[in-house]
Amino acid sequence: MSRKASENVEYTLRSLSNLMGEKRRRQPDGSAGSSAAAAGERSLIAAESCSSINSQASGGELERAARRQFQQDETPGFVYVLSVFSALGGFLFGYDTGVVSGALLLLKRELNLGALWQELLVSSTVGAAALSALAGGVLNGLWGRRPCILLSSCFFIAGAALLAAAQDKETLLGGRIVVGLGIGVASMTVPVYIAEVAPPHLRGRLVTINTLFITGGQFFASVIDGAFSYLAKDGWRYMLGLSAVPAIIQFFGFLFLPESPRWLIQKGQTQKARRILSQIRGNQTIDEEYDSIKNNIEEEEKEVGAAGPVICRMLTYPPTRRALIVGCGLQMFQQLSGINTVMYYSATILQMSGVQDDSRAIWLAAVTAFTNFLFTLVGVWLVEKVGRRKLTLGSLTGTTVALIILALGFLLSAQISPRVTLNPTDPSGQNSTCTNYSYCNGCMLDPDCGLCYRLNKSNVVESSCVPVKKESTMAAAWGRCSNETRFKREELFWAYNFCPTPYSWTTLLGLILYLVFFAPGMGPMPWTVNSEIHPLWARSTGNACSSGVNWIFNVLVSLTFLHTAEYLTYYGAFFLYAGFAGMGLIFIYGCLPETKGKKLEEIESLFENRLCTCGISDSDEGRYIEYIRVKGSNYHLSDNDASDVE
Ligand SMILES: O[C@H]1[C@H](O)[C@@H](O)[C@H](O)[C@@H](O)[C@H]1O
Repeated sequence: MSRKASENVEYTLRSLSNLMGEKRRRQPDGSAGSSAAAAGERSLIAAESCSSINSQASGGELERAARRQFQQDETPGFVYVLSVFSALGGFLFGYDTGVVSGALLLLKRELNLGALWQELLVSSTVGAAALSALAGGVLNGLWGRRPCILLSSCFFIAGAALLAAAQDKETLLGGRIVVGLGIGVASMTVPVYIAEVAPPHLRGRLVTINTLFITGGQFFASVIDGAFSYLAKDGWRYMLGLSAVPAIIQFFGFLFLPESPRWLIQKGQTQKARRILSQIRGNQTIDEEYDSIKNNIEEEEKEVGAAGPVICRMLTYPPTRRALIVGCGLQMFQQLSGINTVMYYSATILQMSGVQDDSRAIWLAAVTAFTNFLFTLVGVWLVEKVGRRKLTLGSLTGTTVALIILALGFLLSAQISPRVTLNPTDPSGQNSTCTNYSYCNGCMLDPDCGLCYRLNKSNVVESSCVPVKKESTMAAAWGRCSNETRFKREELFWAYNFCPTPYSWTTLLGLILYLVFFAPGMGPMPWTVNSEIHPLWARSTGNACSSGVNWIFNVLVSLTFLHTAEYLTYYGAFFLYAGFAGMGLIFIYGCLPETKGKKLEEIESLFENRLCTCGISDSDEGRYIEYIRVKGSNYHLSDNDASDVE
């Protein structure tokens, strides 16, 4: 146990025995509790659950009284207001990354965009987000959290305006880069800000709400995509420009919202920090929290020294180095588990499973995004109940199994891939590689080709592999499947990117399981854990690095997916992601400590031991110490019990 933690125990046990003595002394008239409260006495009670405190009966009574008292002390609504306003940054992150796919469908027709420009408009945002997340660390340290959130909303507003008014593709590219800069700064600042203003027992839940807003933004974007897809002219302007609305709300909201008190204390603005701390803690005494933050900063400065760039100090000081590895590792494995590929690929997976109507694809993507959102909500509910570690481990285990099922689904469909039975010739006389494939599997892996076929009961007959239309993947470039309305009337089917098989339900099952398991844990926990594992002096830089890693792996995985699928086939690609997820599981099992209910200032001590011994601390769980606030003091809830007292 760290020195600080043991001091806490000593202090709180002393408070307990004082209080019990007080109680015994005053018991005859039964006025102990009320007179203490009337005198405004604020104190901490610690109850060591398996300790040998003799007077267990009165201890239990006291504990119950303290618990009742604690339940009456509500967390001030102001903390929720701060969290929701900052989580608008998460909403914009989700909206702007999600909306582009629908906008591109319209843009590529209107501005005649080729594949390269489409690629550029998608990946420029993610690339800019990676860079600005890294730079955001320096800005957060220098300016504070609030100016960074204001800066990100300015980027979002300017980007949305540029995009909505764009007359050419170059302006569009500029707008997407500006939006990316906003996403990067927001993605690293918002979780830190929420973690710093939240009380310990609600911190996990409030930071996880940010990811709920991310997935909510993605879902909202897909609905907007669906709604405006019918507006062939200028529909994309509304899709891309609408994000200005939440950005403006956030900007004006934050003009009136305060800076993080932790950052202010670090910068020596102690009066202001105290004022804000009392504002966000309502009627609770802030002395202990304030002292603990201040002492912690002073101790850290003594231990680590204040000279040299933060990243060098982090790398040379073992606890922060370990925390950095854990944080970046979590973000890397989040992306390597293929979330964005699965989301991107969901429409095809659903089509494979028998949904033949192409116009529904966009709405199907909305269903996927909604599932992701819904199960992130489960994460918000679970995070303070089961803790970060168990939630992440459970989620990644399920995700790995789901990826294996997805891969098996693709494997089955490749194994029983239908034969190509017809070989029509290109009317223009050109030689197409498509007509050389003898099985659907080869045809589906070639991005230029698709399968045109008829169904006899559930068997594929009269199939041919032909080039896909350049403007839309919904039909063939020539032949029987080149006119959508005609081929549907003639009961022909067109499969692009997939092969019709009776086992496609396996991939559908894999997709559903994937989202159900990924969304509550692996989606939000990397952000939540990163916001709490770094000490104050290293928090901005630590979060900048881990968010940067998230964005870099996001680009890598999405840019390489199609090539990976071409070289390794689809099932190979999903087995590869399952392999990464399996490695992530080992990493998390060994290295991720439980941070639930701990004060931000205590978390550093979890990284004092060698890396990958964190799992061992689990065994301490049976012997927990519980701090319960009696009227207004700062408190520290036990790991096991936070849910009981909310
Ligand atoms: O946590 C989020 C969330 O899971 C999103 O759905 C995903 O698109 C992001 O890449 C991820 O960072």
